[in-house]
Amino acid sequence: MPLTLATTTPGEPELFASLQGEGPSIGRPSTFLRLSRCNLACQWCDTAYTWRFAGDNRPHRDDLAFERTANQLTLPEEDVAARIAALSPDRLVITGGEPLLQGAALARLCTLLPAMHVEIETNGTVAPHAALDPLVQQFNVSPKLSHSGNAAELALIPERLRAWAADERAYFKFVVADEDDLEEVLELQRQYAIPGDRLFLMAEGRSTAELRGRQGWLADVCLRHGLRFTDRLHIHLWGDTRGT
Ligand SMILES: C[S@@+](CC[C@H](N)C(=O)[O-])C[C@H]1O[C@@H](n2cnc3c(N)ncnc32)[C@H](O)[C@@H]1O
Ligand SMILES: Nc1nc2[nH]cc(C(=O)O)c2c(=O)[nH]1
Ligand code: SF4
Ligand SMILES: [Mg+2]
Repeated sequence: MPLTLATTTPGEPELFASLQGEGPSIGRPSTFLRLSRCNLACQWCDTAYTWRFAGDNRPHRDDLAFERTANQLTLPEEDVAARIAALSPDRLVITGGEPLLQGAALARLCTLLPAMHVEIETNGTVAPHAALDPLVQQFNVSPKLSHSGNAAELALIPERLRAWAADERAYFKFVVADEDDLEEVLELQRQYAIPGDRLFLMAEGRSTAELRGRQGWLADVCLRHGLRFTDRLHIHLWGDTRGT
């Protein structure tokens, strides 16, 4: 079963070396693999080219629709594994789109890799495939609040949140824009007993100006509530650019 990847330009898979820009592994050199397709539709999603294809009229703030064939590429796991091994033998970040939608193919990919640290960026709505789960060292789980524009019952699946909260490998990374979002995060933290040490707040923004506009307030909030703060390093270094 092949993998469906995102592209940087038509025909070029989005598979690249970069510094992990967010969360507990921030600053670590890593190989990134970006998969196509998502089960949610966040209106501020910075990678809408992975899911918002022509004909998908769900709202997005840029109101863009992307051509599917130019933005997707299907490759066998063997090919993807060889490209990853050539880029970096140490750390792999798998993202998307929603990578856990392709769990069986990812499990096969991971069995073909040299021994390396594998972390997965996920919206937290999909259980990891049983064969994939033991091959992953870290899950960076970013549950979606009401400002994402997804229906609440799609964005937050209670049994999944309970499972992530109980999993020591899972770090929560909430995208926050304002005070209302913070109230939702604190309620989820209380409801699912998420330890502050595994809970990051990250400003919503796709530019340094947008991030800086929110980060002063967000830093105070983290101090007040004993939560972790994460920047989006790659935005400052390279902007909102595919393949970085
Ligand atoms: C594009 S998503 C892909 C993985 C998965 N679908 C998810 O949402 O976690 C990667 C990360 O970027 C975050 N993100 C997307 N758009 C953003 C924005 N405009 N501002 C801040 N973070 C954003 C997501 O919340 C997630 O943590
Ligand atoms: N450098 C860099 N770090 C990242 N961490 C999470 C990312 C993502 O899009 O999931 C990401 C990304 O796109 N680039
Ligand atoms: S869940 Fe992730 S990839 Fe999907 S729309 Fe939201 S931010 Fe984008
Ligand atoms: Mg990103």
